Amino acid sequence: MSSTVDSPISSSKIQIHQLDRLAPRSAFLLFYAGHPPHQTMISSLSARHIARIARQQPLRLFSSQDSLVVTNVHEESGVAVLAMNRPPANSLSLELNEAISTSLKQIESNPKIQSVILASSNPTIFSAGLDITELISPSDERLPKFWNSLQQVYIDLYGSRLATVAAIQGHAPAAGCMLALACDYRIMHGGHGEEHLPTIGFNETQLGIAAPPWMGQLMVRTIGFRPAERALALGTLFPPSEALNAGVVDDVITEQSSSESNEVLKALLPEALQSQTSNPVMIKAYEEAACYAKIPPQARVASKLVTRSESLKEMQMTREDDTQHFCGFITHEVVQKNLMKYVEKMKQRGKAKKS
Ligand SMILES: CC/C=C\C/C=C\CCC/C=C/CC(=O)SCCNC(=O)CCNC(=O)[C@H](O)C(C)(C)COP(=O)(O)OP(=O)(O)OC[C@H]1O[C@@H](n2cnc3c(N)ncnc32)[C@H](O)[C@@H]1OP(=O)(O)O
Repeated sequence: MSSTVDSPISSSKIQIHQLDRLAPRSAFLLFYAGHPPHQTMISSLSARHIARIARQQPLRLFSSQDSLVVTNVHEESGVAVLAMNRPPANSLSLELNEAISTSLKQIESNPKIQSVILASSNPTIFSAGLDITELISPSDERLPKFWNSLQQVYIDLYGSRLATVAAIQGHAPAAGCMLALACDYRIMHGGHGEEHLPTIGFNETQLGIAAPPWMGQLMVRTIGFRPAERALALGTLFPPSEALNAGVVDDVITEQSSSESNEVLKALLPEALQSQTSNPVMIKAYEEAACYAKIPPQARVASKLVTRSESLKEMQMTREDDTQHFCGFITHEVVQKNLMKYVEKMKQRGKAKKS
C-alpha cells in the first residue's frame, strides 16, 4: 500500500492525512485500504472535498516528488517505510520535521505495523541535519516553531511504539545523526571507495555552535561518556568503519547492490525508492525490522520504556527552556556570523563541485 496512489478509490476504508504544509505544494494524501471504517482518519480536508476527490477516477493524488516524506506499509510482515524526500540533502526544515512526525503517527495508528524503516530517497545523503537557512536571520515567530518541530521529531522517534531501524545510505551529520541515534537500530552503507565515504556524527562545533543537551546526551547514551565527550567537542564525523567501532551504528554494509531486486522490498518500498530494491542496506534494514516485528509488541515496548522513559520525561520537562536557549543562542551576533561563514563555504564547495 504505497502512499502514492494510482488506483480508483471505491472504498470508504481510507485514511487521509495532509502532511505537506508548504503553500505551493498539494496535499499529501495517504491511503490505507483494508481498515475498518471506524479507523478512518481525515484531517485538513472537508468531507465535500474528499467526496469530490473520490469521484475522480482514475486518480493520482499526488506525485511522490512533491512530498517531503514518502511512506508505505507492508502489513504481511508488519514493516513500514518512512523515507525523507526533500532534495537536495534532506536538510530538516520546519515542514520536513512536521511531515516526519505526522507520518510516523500515521504509521503507528495501523495496528498491523510493528516496525518502521527510516530511510532517504537520496542514495548518498540520509539527512544533512538542520536546514541551515532556517538558522540565518530567522523570524521571531518561525524560529521557536522550527525548534519545537525538531524536538517533536526526536520525541516521536525516540518514544515510538514501533521498532525503528535507520537505513543510513549516506551522510548523516548533526541532526541527521540525531534521527539515526533516536532509532532502535542503525545500518550504514560502507561507501563507495575511500574517496566517497559517508560520515555520521555531531559536527556542530565545527559550525561554531554546540549540540543541545538532549542531542549530546543521546550520543552519550549511545557510545558512552568519554568517547561522546571527545566526539562532541571535536565535532567528529565518523566514517562507516569508525562509526561501527565506536558504536555510533550497529552494522555497516560494504557489499554492492546485486542486479536482482528483492521481491519483498518491491512490495515494501514506496515508488520513490523502487531503485533501492536491490540495495544491501535496505535488505538488511528490512531483515532487522522484520525480526523486531516478530517480538511480542507489549514486551518489546515495555523494554524500550525501561531504557528511554527517563530521558523522554526529562526532555518534556526542559523543552521550553531548551527552545528559549536555542533561540537566544542562534540569534546571537557571533553565532550568526559563524553560520553565515559556514553557509558561504558550503555554497563555494557546491559551486566548485558543479564547475
Ligand atoms: C550548550 C549549547 C546549548 C544550546 C545550543 C542550542 C542549539 C544549537 C543548535 C545546534 C544544532 C544543530 C544541528 C544541525 O543539524 S546543524 C546542521 C549541520 N549540517 C551540516 O553541517 C551539513 C552541511 N552539509 C554537508 O556537509 C554536505 O552537504 C553533506 C556532507 C551533507 C553532503 O555533501 P555532498 O557533497 O553530497 O552535497 P553538497 O553539494 O554539499 O550539498 C548538496 C546541496 O545541499 C545543500 N545543503 C547541504 N547541507 C545543507 C544544510 N544542512 N542546510 C541547507 N542546505 C544544505 C548544499 O548547499 C547544496 O546545495 P546546492 O549547492 O546544490 O544548492
